[in-house]
Amino acid sequence: MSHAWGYGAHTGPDKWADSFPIANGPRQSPINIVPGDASYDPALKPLVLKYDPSTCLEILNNGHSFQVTFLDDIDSSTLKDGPVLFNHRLKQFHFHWGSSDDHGSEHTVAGTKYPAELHLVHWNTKYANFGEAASQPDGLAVVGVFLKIGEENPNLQKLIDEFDSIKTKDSQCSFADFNPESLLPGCLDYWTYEGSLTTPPLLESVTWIVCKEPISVSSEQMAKFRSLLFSGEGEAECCMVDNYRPPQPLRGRTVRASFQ
Ligand SMILES: CC[C@H](C)CCC(=O)Nc1ccc(S(N)(=O)=O)cc1
Ligand SMILES: [Zn+2]
Repeated sequence: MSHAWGYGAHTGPDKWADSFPIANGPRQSPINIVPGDASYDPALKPLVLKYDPSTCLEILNNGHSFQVTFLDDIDSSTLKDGPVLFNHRLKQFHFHWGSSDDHGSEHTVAGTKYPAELHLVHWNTKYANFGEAASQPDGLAVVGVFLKIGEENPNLQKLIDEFDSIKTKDSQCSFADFNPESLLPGCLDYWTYEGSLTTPPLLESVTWIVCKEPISVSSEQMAKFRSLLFSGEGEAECCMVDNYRPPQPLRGRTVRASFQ
């Protein structure tokens, strides 16, 4: 298969190893998190997330998900502490979701699937840039937040309101003054483990930080996520749904908890 990967029958997660053999590597993501097997680590610090809405640049459909990208040339939107030893800068955030409300997250918790999962992608500023960092074992830190069906989420609505402009693959529009902090749960208790990107190139460079507490999304809002398209303008329409990789083997890794 060329590097044209996707989530369909012929291009999906079960085929990725053909072009990306690291798909069968020792620290792949996502995983099923088993709270009872996680070890509480009192040395884990609270997460320190400081985001500057003015660094928000644009919202785009990259054919795999929709993504909001940030200016990362200075330390204005950062992740510090938590399980990481160095300062990290926010590069982008995006989501993964299902074709119905009963599945769609990448990580699962004791087998429980959530309808969607938010990923806030940060890179370690001990490296020159995102691309460099992405090739290092301690180069990236991704904060995962589960979405759970409930009250309409006015902060998610600000993203959904842009969907008409980014319906098809490779469409984008400018998007300013959005604070990703508004998408974080009230409690920042987390599980953490050493893993990978969950899409090709599946690089094993991610310190995963998965929040225990979900944020809310309404069923109607989830339906709007599913109105986005994997396909490009003028192509046969293919709804953007089920853009998640299923849990991967733990391979002896330890999952630590920041809470008891
Ligand atoms: C060097 C180029 C870079 C690897 C390719 C662009 C990129 O950013 N990929 C990416 C980012 C985050 C995730 S996830 N879903 O958060 O694990 C998956 C893939
Ligand atoms: Zn992701």
